[in-house]
Amino acid sequence: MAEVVLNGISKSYGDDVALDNVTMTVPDGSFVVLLGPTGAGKTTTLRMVSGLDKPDAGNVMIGGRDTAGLTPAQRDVTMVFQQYSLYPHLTVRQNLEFPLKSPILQTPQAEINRKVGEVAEVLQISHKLDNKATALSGGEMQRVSIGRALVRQPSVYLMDEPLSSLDAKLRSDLRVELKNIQANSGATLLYVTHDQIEAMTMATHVGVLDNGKLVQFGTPREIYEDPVSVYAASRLGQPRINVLPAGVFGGAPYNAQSIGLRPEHIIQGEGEDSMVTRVERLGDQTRLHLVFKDHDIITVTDAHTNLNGGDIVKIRPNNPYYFDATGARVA
Ligand SMILES: Nc1ncnc2c1ncn2[C@@H]1O[C@H](COP(=O)(O)OP(=O)(O)OP(=O)(O)O)[C@@H](O)[C@H]1O
Repeated sequence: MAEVVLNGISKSYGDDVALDNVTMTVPDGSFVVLLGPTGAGKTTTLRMVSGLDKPDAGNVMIGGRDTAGLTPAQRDVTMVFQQYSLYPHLTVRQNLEFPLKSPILQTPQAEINRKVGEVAEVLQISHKLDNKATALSGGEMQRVSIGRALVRQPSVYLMDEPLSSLDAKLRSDLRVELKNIQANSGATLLYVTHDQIEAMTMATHVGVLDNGKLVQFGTPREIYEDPVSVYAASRLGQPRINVLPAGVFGGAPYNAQSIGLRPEHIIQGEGEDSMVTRVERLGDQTRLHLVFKDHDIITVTDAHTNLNGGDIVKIRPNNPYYFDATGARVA
């Protein structure tokens, strides 16, 4: 396994700046999740590491080796795409065996059988091993393509929203499995997702990309508890952080333009009146929708709450965040 270092990577497609001077270290054995909305540069980052595409400036080091000019195979990286890529005329077993059958690896058949069996079990596709790849559902095909990556032990796994096509139950099973595989094998993973639960549960580190710039890199807790900007703060947390004009509760720093309130920053039962517009019971969380001085706020409350729409609840902020006019955190 290996550390990956991106040094000042920039990449444009025509006038479109996909990456702007990104410097980031993916530590050996870490699970790094890249977060950001569509177009932030997440996939482009993976393509730079994989060697599928070349940076305009900067370099990528894998395991201390400059990768300039190296093919994806020479870099010893394995990539899993959002959309499955299988050999349709082969069975599931043959698809899974394929990466191990390379003449360079010379893997003994018994070892191939063991590895394929193990991966099929983890991905819950053992019963489909002899099916043609075309006779699978979309979610099954995606599991096989993840499996094709997992049978190998490359220096680095690169995964681009590999779970996004799966149903909720399978997604949560595979979150746990991928995390276990990474933790037990010491693999280095660079992983792209829109799904903040994946980021919070699997990542050892999160990189937040904004318009091709890496704006924060840290543990999921650091990004959640100590965001550098309103943009970074908005990437994690459900319900999303509430952003209101800074002075709405009084006591804001002079340079603050907005106040950011996560549910834990809102004390209920003290302070000023707000009105309940809706109580939303999600099972694992009960959300309270409030209107405070014409501003909507969503927070969480006790599962056994007796509150209803139209009720009045007092609220006050407790250690909120403040951001300046550019969105940068000032307190
Ligand atoms: N092959 C390409 N040709 C032209 N423009 C591209 C190409 N690849 C990426 N871009 C542009 O570069 C920017 C970053 O794209 P990228 O795919 O890295 O974003 P992303 O964060 O992965 O988004 P998504 O979540 O939608 O996959 C976008 O503006 C995109 O339109």
